[in-house]
Amino acid sequence: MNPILECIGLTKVYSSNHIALNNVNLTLERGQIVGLLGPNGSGKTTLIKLVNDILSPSSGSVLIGGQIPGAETKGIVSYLPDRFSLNDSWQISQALTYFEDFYEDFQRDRAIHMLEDLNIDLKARIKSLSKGTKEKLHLILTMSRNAQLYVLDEPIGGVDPAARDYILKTIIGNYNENATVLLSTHLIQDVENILDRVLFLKAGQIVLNSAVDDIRTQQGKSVDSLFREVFKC
Ligand SMILES: Nc1ncnc2c1ncn2[C@@H]1O[C@H](COP(=O)(O)OP(=O)(O)OP(=O)(O)O)[C@@H](O)[C@H]1O
Repeated sequence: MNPILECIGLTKVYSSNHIALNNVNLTLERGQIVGLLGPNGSGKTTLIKLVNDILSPSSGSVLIGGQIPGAETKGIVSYLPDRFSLNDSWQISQALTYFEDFYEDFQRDRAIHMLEDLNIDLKARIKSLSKGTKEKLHLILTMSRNAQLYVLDEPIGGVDPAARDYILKTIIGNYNENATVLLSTHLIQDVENILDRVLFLKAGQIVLNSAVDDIRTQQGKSVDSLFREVFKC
């Protein structure tokens, strides 16, 4: 099967002349959970926005299942942005209907099951939810699609440690074995047990692309310890 994601010489220069991504070459195969890790300003969100057609490359290209990001790829990529984008005045059930109307692969039953597990009331208005509960809702909506690629920008940043475990289990339990999850986070210790592979981004370049097992067996380190070494201030 063709790779789910390819970046070829991918470069993004913002209008301020800041080079946020510098000649990134990357191939991600299907069927894995990949951590996109790097310090503040290293280019994680820029890469994610390029994959989701929110930004255009300055040079180079991104291919998703062989296609340039656009209307077609939105049907196979489920994206959790770093900012909440649902209409605040909706009830949660309306958000479900919106997703159902918009995405053919949305599984309403799956979303309802997860919302019940977290005691989130379908009739609640989105504006009445705490920030963390809004994040849980958004992640549930994102993971309730049968996508080929899930792209999650900081999925657990705002939720309490107890809910993080549930959310990570939700991520593992809701993608099929041929799908890929690409997630960015600073909470490396919390996520490293679910990751198959990690990418370290430093100043817009990939400085490490490794299977997590290889880091443990060949370097005898956790991903968190290696990250602290590589990015020591
Ligand atoms: N719209 C923009 N215009 C100019 N520069 C930008 C813009 N967006 C991001 N940048 C710069 O590009 C670099 C990469 O930003 P990006 O948001 O991709 O980093 P990040 O790794 O996601 O950071 P964080 O971990 O803090 O979220 C930063 O130096 C940032 O200041």
